[in-house]
Amino acid sequence: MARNGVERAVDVRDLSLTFQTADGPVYALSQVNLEVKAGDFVSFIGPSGCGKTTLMRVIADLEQPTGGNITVNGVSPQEARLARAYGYVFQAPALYPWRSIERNVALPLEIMGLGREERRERARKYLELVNLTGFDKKYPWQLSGGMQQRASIARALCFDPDLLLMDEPFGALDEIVRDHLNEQLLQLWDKTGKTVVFVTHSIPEAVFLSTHIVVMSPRPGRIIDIIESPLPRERPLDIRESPEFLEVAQRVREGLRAGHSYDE
Ligand SMILES: Nc1ncnc2c1ncn2[C@@H]1O[C@H](COP(=O)(O)OP(=O)(O)OP(=O)(O)O)[C@@H](O)[C@H]1O
Repeated sequence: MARNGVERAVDVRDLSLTFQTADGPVYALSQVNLEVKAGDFVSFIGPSGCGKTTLMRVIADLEQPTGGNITVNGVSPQEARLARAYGYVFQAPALYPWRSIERNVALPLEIMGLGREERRERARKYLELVNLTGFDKKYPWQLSGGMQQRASIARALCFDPDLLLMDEPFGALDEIVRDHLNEQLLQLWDKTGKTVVFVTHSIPEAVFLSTHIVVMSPRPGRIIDIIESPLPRERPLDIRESPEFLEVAQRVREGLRAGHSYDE
């Protein structure tokens, strides 16, 4: 259960979003219904352009729906944003090159007006959580891509939000680094009890990480299937060879096929 006692971290009802463009309307989301419970790890998977990022941006109050309702932590996305209910991790780490890792991680705290000592203490705490102890004085360019992305996760967590929104955070990394980060992310999720909403193109990544996998159709993005994972919370990488894992991956593939994601 979330700190504020709200059990539903995200509640989406009949949500639609149409972008008005010079070339006419773009129907990005249509009749989306979704419940994310506090503590869940939910992944959105679907073909390119199906609205995964748009749905995430609606949760984050960065896009306004044109129909339906949504609450985040029991309140409107705007109220949730103002209450700093979520941290957002983008595909690129987006760290400032002239700031040390510690000062990048502490940037949201600086904006919040926290004092220098507290900022330093919190930045160190979250750097430890993402296994970057000792790198606080380094600059982004001195870190590998995977380490930079871990620093950006620390930045998203440093003000202790209930919800972590992650938009293809590991999409640009090679598979070996990605495997490692996936394992570390699961450990972090387990340790912190955060609710995670995660966007990915990768079926194995979605199945490995998630308690619930939301399969989306090509535009206008609709939900084809929501799969509750039978896998235990603790997941070593070799769970990917287990029959249960392969069964879930197969169901994701079937959902994508039913939604015509593979048609060209
Ligand atoms: N501001 C905007 N104005 C007009 N169309 C937009 C806007 N933002 C997104 N779109 C369109 O809405 C659709 C959904 O985009 P979105 O980025 O949510 O897809 P996605 O599933 O995240 O794609 P990808 O996996 O490639 O990142 C796309 O067709 C996109 O071109």
